[in-house]
Amino acid sequence: MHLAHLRLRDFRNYPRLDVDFAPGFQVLLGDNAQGKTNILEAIYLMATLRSFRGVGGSQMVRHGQKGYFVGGKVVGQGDHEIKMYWSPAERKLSLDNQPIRKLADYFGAIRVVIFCTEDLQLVKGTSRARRRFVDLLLSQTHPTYLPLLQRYASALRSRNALLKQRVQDESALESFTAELVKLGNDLIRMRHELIPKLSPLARLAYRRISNDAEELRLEYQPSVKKDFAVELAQTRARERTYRSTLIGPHRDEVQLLLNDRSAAQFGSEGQKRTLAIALKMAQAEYLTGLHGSAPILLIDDIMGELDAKRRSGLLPLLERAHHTRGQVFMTCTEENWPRELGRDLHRWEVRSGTLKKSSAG
Ligand SMILES: Nc1ncnc2c1ncn2[C@@H]1O[C@H](COP(=O)(O)OP(=O)(O)OP(=O)(O)O)[C@@H](O)[C@H]1O
Repeated sequence: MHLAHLRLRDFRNYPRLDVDFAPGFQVLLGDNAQGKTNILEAIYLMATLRSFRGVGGSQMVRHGQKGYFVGGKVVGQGDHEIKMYWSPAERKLSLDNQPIRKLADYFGAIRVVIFCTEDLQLVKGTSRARRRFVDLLLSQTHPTYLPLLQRYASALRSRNALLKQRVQDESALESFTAELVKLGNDLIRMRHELIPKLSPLARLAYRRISNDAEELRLEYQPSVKKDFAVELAQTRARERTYRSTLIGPHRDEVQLLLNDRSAAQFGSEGQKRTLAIALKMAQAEYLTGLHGSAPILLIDDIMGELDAKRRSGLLPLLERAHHTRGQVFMTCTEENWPRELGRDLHRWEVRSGTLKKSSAG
């Protein structure tokens, strides 16, 4: 799978951009604050409908403009044309010129994995960061997952709103409880299935890039132990005190363990960094195994941060993406781009919101 064309209008510091990309390595070179990461953000946005920087739409609209447009042509098992427009008043998303009504029809048109400094939050951050990681991966692989998650979130919001009322409407509460349990059980089941498949891939990736012999393991710790309906009923007294739903998939945890000890609590800074990259490598491997083609890899600024061992551990993944006619976008400054990747790459010069093929490529 590769992105053959990218079109931006009033996105971040790009007034307009139309650029064709070949498969293979795309190295985006430029000084700080020129717009390298903004390109990765636009590609990630097409794939996930979110910014990996965790910001909303308005921040991505070029200063002083009404809305942004991001579009692209993806060449994979089938060719796809994606168009998205966002303004505070209007959102449009189309795939092959058909407006998207159900997100399940959209996800999978373009699959990406991003490697960025924010990944460290997967290890250091709260359980929410890890749930998001798992949710994204399940959305990328199961068309039904995201709509299910959205319905669960909506049932949860309604239920919490009811719990906050002074006089509680018991029959409404009962119907949202039933809805929550039904949807929640499906989410739990899908998460249960995923983690044992992901864990060995992450262990292997960790081994490849780490200097130590620690064993990485991922363990799914659902907040519901056995029976969601029964356990939810058991929390009713506490729910009255806290006025919110205290158990369910929204409280799940994915423990990251090094030699059976919590990496967040006992891992060194270096181990945490390695672990974050290993999780992303596992995501890429999982997607490749399932779909038979590599996702587009977006690598933001991390190559310069890695020592030689970890860089060389990551290289096979990049090379495989390259050889299977996948695509890698990598942002670098002139000083830190990974020359060991060889001559077979496309160099782009990024300068204040413009992209130019570099002749030295
Ligand atoms: N909404 C916006 N409208 C216009 N310009 C913006 C907007 N948001 C960010 N920018 C500009 O985009 C530039 C930052 O781009 P980007 O984050 O892609 O930098 P970069 O080239 O990756 O740099 P670094 O190497 O420092 O990460 C800055 O000049 C910033 O002012």
